[in-house]
Amino acid sequence: MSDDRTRAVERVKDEVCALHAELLRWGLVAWTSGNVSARVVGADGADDLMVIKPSGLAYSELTPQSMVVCDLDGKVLEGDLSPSSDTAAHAYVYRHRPDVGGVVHTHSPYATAWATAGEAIPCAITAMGDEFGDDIPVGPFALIGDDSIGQGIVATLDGHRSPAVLMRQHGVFTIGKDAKAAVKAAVMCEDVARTVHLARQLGQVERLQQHYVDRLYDRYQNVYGQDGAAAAATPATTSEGESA
Ligand SMILES: O=C(CO)[C@@H](O)[C@@H](O)COP(=O)(O)O
Repeated sequence: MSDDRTRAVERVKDEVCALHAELLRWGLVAWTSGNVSARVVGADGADDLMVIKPSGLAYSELTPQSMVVCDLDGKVLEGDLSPSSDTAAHAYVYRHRPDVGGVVHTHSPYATAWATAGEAIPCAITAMGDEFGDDIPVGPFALIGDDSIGQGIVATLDGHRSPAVLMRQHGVFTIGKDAKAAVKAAVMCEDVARTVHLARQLGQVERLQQHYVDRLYDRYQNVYGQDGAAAAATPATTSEGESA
């Protein structure tokens, strides 16, 4: 492995290990459940790799050195520990979704309750329009350990704006351009799952009209926050450099 590749893998190990602490911090996992992985993009024609959590280790025991490096068929290339039991699922997503840089799995309680009921979370609040741009869909029940879960994730999210899928009677899988984005999606998925559940205890919950959802999603994805605000504040200029 080239020195650059080695440095990239070590950096991603640090990132993936640190992101597991976020699953605990936001109450998304219990005991050893849940896992985070990230893609390491191959350079100069090298194949992409993935870094994933070792299976069954307590979160308090996770270190960057304990992270496992696999190829995108799930074969272990580096690491002394067995990779997550969801390695096949994560690898399948990376093979079939080249745009995805990070995958997260949780058993967060409210979202997993919706998954257990087999019901999509309706896009009923602005925060769902912002982050998901639609309902959060339900994927099929699938056993662990082969491509079944990965197939369910990819098929359910195909053509869908949501970065989260509720795998029926199992839990949450999220994707992102990188592992941090996938963790954010998992945090927001649990947040909105709880809010919409509570709203339904108070009365009728209506889905937002799609044109509002589209506008919320566009604002949040393209304008919200510092980068977006800076871009919005920068007057557009014509090709001649004049203010548009
Ligand atoms: O739900 C499952 C498998 O999908 C759990 O076993 C999973 O959350 C944790 O497994 P790992 O410790 O990552 O092997």
